[in-house]
Formats: sequence, C-alpha cells, structure tokens
Amino acid sequence: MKPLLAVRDLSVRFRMRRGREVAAVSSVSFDLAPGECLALVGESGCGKSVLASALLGLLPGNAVVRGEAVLHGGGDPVDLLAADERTLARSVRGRRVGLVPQSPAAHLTPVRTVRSQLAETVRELTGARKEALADATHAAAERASFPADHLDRYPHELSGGLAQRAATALALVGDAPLLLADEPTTGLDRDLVDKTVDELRSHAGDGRGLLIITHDLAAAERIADRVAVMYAGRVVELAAADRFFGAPGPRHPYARGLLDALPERAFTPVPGMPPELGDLPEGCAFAPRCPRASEACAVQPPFDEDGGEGEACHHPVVPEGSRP
Ligand SMILES: Nc1ncnc2c1ncn2[C@@H]1O[C@H](COP(=O)(O)OP(=O)(O)OP(=O)(O)O)[C@@H](O)[C@H]1O
Ligand code: NI
Repeated sequence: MKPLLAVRDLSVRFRMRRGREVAAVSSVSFDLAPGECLALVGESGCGKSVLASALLGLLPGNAVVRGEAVLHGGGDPVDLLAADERTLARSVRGRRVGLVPQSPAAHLTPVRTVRSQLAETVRELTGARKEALADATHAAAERASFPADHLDRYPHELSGGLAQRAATALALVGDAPLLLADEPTTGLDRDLVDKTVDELRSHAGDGRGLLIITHDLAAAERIADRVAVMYAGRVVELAAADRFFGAPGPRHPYARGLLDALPERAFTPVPGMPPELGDLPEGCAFAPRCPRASEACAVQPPFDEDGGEGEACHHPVVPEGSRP
C-alpha cells in the first residue's frame, strides 16, 4: 500500500549570525500509512514543531530545508518541501494538510469572532451557503467541543483551552487527508484531552492520517498506532505503540528514559539536559546522558529500520529472543 506521506532525509538548518547554524531537524525519514496515527514525542526544543512547519512550508526565511516529503493523499502526489508557496496556499494548506497549531491564540485573527472565522473557513473549504453555512459552522464547533454560546467571542476573550478548541475546530473543517496536530491538548482537562484526541483519531480513520505532536504520553498511548521519538533533531526510535508502551518496551535508551520519567512509572527523569542544536557533537547526541554509552557512540549510529520500526543506537535494549 502506498503511504499517505513519505518523508525522506528531511533536514532543517537555521542560518544564524556570524555563520552559526542551528540543526533543528536532521535526516528524518518515516512513512505515514492511510488510516494511521503517528505520535511524535520528545523533550522541548528537539525539533518537533519545526518538522511540522517544514511540512506546511511555514518556516521563516533563514531556514534551509533539504529532503523530500511526498504527500499522496487528496490529489496528485506533491513534494511538500519542493512545492511553491502558491500551490501550498491554494491547494495544500487546509485542504490536503490540516494543522492544529501549537500556539492557537497566535493563529486566530484577533479582530474577528470565532463564529466569523469558522464560518469563513467552512464556506471556503466546503462551499456551504446561508442556512447550511450556519448549521455547518455549529457542527464544526461541536466537533472540537467548542461551546456554541461562546461562538461570538473574540480570541482575546477565550481561555487557553477554548482557543485550543477553536483552532482544532478550524483544522478539522477541510477533512484534509493529512492532519498535523501540534500539542492539541494544551490547557485542557483530562476528560477533554481524551475527547479531543479521540476526535482527532476518528478523523484519521477512512484512509486519512494523523501526525500528533505531544508531551502527553498518556494521550499518545490512547490513540497512536506508532510512536516516533525525537532527540536533538533526529528520530531516534520508531516503534509500534503497543510494543513501545507495553512489553518489551522501547529499544533506544532515551525512549526508555522518557517512559521512566512518567509519574505512574519510575518517576525518574533522564539526568542532564539536551544539547544545544547549534553545537551538536559528531556522534550520538544522547551519549553524554546515556547509561549505555561507549566509545562506539562517538560515531553517529545509523537508523536500523525493519518494517516501519527501528532505532538509531549502538547499544539498543534488546530483549532475549527478539531480533538482534
Ligand atoms: N526561526 C528560528 N531560528 C532559529 N532557531 C529556531 C527557529 N525556530 C526554531 N528554532 C530552534 O529549533 C529548535 C527546535 O524547535 P521546535 O520548536 O521545533 O521544538 P519543539 O520540539 O517543538 O519544542 P516544544 O516541545 O517546546 O514545542 C529549537 O532549538 C529552537 O530554538
Ligand atoms: Ni513545539
């Protein structure tokens, strides 16, 4: 089966003053299958949002992007990294790729009510008019649990959680084949978190795909088919969610550390801090924090992939009897 999205060797560098460079994303490759939900996790600053922005052509001018990201859903295949701004604006963003942005407040238009923004998006993407438009606007709000009696509020009159729900409602309108959701549950209480991620997950049925970026590993466990763990700009492990959250667990020591940091598990944070992306070491960037590191880790470990799973580690945690 053809993937919905095929990302190959995606790298993003930010050019800074005095010739400095920030390596925000390095050699990321993965496929997203139709109907699949992939959760992208990792510590703050590891490159998750930059990766999502690259897929939407939303990076600032000092970004240098390399690689390929071919979207097969919703029309002719298009390389999202090579498409020009006109194509992205007209036929990709909102229509073929939906985005729940990480800072919803910044993406809502401050001088217009939620109702008017939602109605305009519904009209643009579905062609609904008049009474149908009013009904469709209500339905769109309801899908994201945005309360109808708040539709006439302006963005600054919304709490963080309500702004989040307004942004989610906007992102769902186009029924885009690929949905990118960047921390879609910030500011929501647990029951609303569950409701929101379930709604996002159900969107991914029907051959559509969902890439959800989240710090909330419980939410990832609830809806993801696979998990991608990012560290210092690289995907260091790709794993089926049941193996990742259950037995035998992740193979990359950093991924194991992330899970062990959870309050309901060992509650032991990974010691140390992630590295500066402007000053990365030659070899494995996690080695200075890694309990399994050896001299071999001075060389960048290759990503060993097998059937959509794999890890980049010289010393993965491999349970007895599983593949070498
Ligand atoms: N325009 C820019 N110029 C230079 N560096 C940038 C720019 N945008 C992002 N970065 C850097 O890229 C790195 C990755 O940032 P990114 O926002 O993708 O992290 P993240 O994984 O989404 O973190 P969080 O979980 O906090 O949202 C950071 O070190 C950030 O400082
Ligand atoms: Ni982010």
